[in-house]
Amino acid sequence: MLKLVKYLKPYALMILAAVMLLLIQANCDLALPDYMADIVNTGVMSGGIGFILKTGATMILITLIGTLASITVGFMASMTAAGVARDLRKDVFKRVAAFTNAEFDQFSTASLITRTTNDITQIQTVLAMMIRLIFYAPILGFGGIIKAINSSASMSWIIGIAVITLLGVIAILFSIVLPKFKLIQKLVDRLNLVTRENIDGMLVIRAFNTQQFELNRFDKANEDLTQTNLFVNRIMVLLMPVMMLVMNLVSVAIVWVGSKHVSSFQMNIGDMMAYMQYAMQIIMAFLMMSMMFILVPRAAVSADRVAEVIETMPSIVDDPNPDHFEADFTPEVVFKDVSFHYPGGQGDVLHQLNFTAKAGQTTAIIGSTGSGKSTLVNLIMRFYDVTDGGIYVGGKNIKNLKRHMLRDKIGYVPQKSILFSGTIESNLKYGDQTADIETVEQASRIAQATEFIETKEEKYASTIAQGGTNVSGGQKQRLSIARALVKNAPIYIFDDSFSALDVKTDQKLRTALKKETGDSTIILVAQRVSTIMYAEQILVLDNGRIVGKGTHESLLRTCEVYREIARSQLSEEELALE
Ligand SMILES: Nc1ncnc2c1ncn2[C@@H]1O[C@H](COP(=O)(O)OP(=O)(O)OP(=O)(O)O)[C@@H](O)[C@H]1O
Repeated sequence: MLKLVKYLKPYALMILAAVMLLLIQANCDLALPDYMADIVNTGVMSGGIGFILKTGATMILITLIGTLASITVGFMASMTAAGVARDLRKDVFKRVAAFTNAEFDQFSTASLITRTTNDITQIQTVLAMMIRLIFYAPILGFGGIIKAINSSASMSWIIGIAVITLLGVIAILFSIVLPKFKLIQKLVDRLNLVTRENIDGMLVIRAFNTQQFELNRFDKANEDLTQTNLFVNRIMVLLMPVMMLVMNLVSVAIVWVGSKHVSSFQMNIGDMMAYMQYAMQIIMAFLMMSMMFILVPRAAVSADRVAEVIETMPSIVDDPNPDHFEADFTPEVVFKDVSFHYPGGQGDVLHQLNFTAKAGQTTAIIGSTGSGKSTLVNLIMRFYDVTDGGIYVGGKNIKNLKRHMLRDKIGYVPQKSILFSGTIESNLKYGDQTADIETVEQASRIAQATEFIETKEEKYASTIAQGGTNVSGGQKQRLSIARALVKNAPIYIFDDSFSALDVKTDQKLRTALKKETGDSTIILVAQRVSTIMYAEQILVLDNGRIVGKGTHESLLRTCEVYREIARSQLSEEELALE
């Protein structure tokens, strides 16, 4: 919680002004019983209506000042809390945007969403309340005690017993409720996770008829959260009747003891009434303080969860003195003894890789599922850093380059095509907002996307729904390929990006690509031999090792793994032709 105190700094002046106003409000509240005592003791007893009216008017004025102060403080507290929440959200978002895949693996997406929304809202609510109570309650409580002792020290034991009783009750409730706060946030995470999975996987759920199973799973998460919330609220609800009971008992005790003092002329009636009000103020103050002690730990749980995100440094940070690409940069990609294991993973998934992807050539990577193809290309993007060896682009070790600078040189098409809500044009211009329509059209032509874009009524202005759900898998792939081509980058990485294309389109696309990309380095991951057989260099990956390197023809002769793959996909005639 303390880690987030720095977020209050920009609002220090506002908080100071609020504290001043709270002092005024507390003093106004503490002054009123004195005036009331005066009205009773002096005004009522002596029948001086003028005195009563004058004192009454003063009381109204004091009340107005107190109310005004209270409203202004409320306004300032809300502004400060909303501002802190906004700053926190911004910082969490900025940090999450800087996370590498390793940190995303560490926090679940659902938890990151809860932390950015629900947890920050908790902090905001409690902060607004704290600003209003943290100074007001102690001033009111201790001011009330001093005033009460001054007015009648002999009745202090009544207030003492009341405060001790209240604190005791609050301490018991507090110890029961506190452990549940952490649990509640975890249950919110769980509910988010189940909801997300259900919405994302709705088609699979329907296809497998598992609606009831998912409903039960959701119900369980929902019910767990409801029960825990109910438990906490039931306990907290006890506080009010206990407080009312204590207050009423205190009133009775004061009247009981006070009336004896009044009848023995040790105390005025007005003083007894003022004493009663002080007692109420003291009890209220202690109650407010206790509420804070209950709410603060709840916000502290949320604050810790938010701070955890903000304080998690991305595992990949740019070199403060980065290297730069030469002006006559050759877009060659070189792997030197590269090994890699996932953070927390068991053992290397890539072993001692050595190869050069030359400029103007296509380097294709083929291998069974899980052999490490995506991992290999993700290392070039620096989504993860190599654990051993080095990757060189244009002669520079990519660890010494700024990631922004490196990625600027790469047109990347991920294995899973992701489009953003907007239009076809906004998606294609995603990597280069300044691209003109000719470039966009040219890229679409190479990616074989023109055909379906042209059939659409609004062509490039056609809407793309969230997640690209209103285009087919193959169309989505073609659009992501075109998006990468619009960047006009010296290096292209296609991670299994042709898998949803039919063989004919796949071939047309590769031919156009070869013609248009000229001197660019192309790194192409594929499952289909027909997609890669014309590549200048083919790497055969098996269990994270390069077991074959060469052209299609040479590999057919020398590499058993490649021969197996080719045999399983090509006809005898096609193989014999080679
Ligand atoms: N985030 C991760 N954390 C831990 N291990 C991972 C992670 N991602 C992948 N792996 C493991 O690394 C190995 C290589 O995975 P990778 O995705 O690179 O294979 P691939 O050859 O691209 O497979 P496919 O053809 O199915 O896409 C696999 O054994 C996989 O289980």
